[in-house]
Amino acid sequence: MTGDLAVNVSRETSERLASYAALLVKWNPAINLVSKSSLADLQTRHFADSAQLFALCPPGARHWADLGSGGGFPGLVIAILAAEHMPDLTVTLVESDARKAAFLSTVARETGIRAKVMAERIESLAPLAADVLSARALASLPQLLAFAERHLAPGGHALFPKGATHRSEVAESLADWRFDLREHPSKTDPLAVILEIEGVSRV
Ligand SMILES: C[S@@+](CC[C@H](N)C(=O)[O-])C[C@H]1O[C@@H](n2cnc3c(N)ncnc32)[C@H](O)[C@@H]1O
Repeated sequence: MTGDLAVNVSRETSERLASYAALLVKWNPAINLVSKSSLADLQTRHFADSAQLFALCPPGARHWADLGSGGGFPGLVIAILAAEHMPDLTVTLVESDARKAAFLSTVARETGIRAKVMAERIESLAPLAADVLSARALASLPQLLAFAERHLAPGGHALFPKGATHRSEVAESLADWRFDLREHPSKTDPLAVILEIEGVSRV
């Protein structure tokens, strides 16, 4: 599992990603980690889509937090890539569904990577002080900005993959929030972008 990941990976990392994919396929019928239709295209729809965020990690980041990790996208892919490329990066995965959180812990254990799984609701967490905050398919941008305000360390970056609605979500957010925005085109979906956001504050 090395094609189109936007990052060069060693054989060990490739084997970890393959083990993760095998566990996902095994657990998916019981706990619906990803849509059944996307299983046929796991590599692009989930692995490459997640790995492109790792390429945007600011150098020197120490703590990456992924909110609403579900089956581990992007957070678990980030943790596996970090084990090879950024071994000092701590990765926290927040997932309130206990069965999905158990899956995340199982993959971390079986692949031998470090990831801190928090089986809690985001709203009940103490501030995470993350250098990088990610969330895919979790909430609208105004809600994500509220999470970013609470959980990013000063100077931290949020990376939010968004689909075709991103322009209207940004416009809606500007009523209540100030932030610096860079838009990165998605490498896996021509209609999608990754919103890189810094300096979040309320209007
Ligand atoms: C649509 S899924 C997306 C999962 C994954 N990020 C992905 O893109 O494949 C959203 C996930 O967020 C979790 N979630 C939703 N609201 C949450 C909350 N308030 N706190 C923690 N997890 C939450 C859900 O249990 C679900 O697994």
